[in-house]
Amino acid sequence: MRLDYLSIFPGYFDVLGISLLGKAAVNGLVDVYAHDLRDWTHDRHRTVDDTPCGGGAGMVMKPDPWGEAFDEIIGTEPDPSVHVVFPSPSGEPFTQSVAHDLSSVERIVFCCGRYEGIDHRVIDYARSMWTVHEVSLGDYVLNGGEVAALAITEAVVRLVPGFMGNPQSLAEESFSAGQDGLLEYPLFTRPVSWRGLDVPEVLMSGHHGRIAKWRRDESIRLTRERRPDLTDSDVSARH
Ligand SMILES: NC(=O)c1ccno1
Repeated sequence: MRLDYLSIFPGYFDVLGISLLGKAAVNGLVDVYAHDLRDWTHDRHRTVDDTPCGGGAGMVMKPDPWGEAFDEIIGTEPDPSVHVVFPSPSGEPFTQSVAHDLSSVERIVFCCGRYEGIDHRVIDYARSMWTVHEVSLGDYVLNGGEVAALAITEAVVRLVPGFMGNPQSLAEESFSAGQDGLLEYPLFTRPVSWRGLDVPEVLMSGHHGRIAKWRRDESIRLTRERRPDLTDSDVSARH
């Protein structure tokens, strides 16, 4: 998998050389390239923004640098196998399902907006050429797309076959298919008693059936309490 990041702050992506992502890069699972959008400007000030047409506060990212960067980094021919991600508070929700879909693609280009955002024609052009995902991490606004791109990267790359040491751990996580899309149950390890707080007895019973039921019950309870939007009558009825 090749990952490209287009940003006026490419240094954000230096962190990808650390921890698991660094290992993936070393193993050849993932190739990471960060690009400074200002390298595709031609004026002394390396300008990437301008005032919004129609008025309004703030500045908008000009389309020209993006177009020239696309030409050089991706190419000038349409290719739907290239996935272009625009992190944006006005995007569709980024979910574990989207992460799974992206974990099987060969190439992802992250376009990190700043200021008030990117001239919309950049997104329209990208849609005419590649497979575009305008995605939001949640209902809040960041100063730019870089932090969201890092979060999306981690969620996607950890699902790439060969990345996680124990792929079974993926099956039991929140939102995974093995959990019916429910939240993960509470986790415990030794010591059995800690500051007057004990591990639930059932988890020390060695009775696998009872343990599995407790975990399922906890997942349903937590999901009902915290994310009623994720529970449906089927799940509740199945339990
Ligand atoms: N909510 C988001 O994903 C986001 C991306 C950029 N700013 O906010």
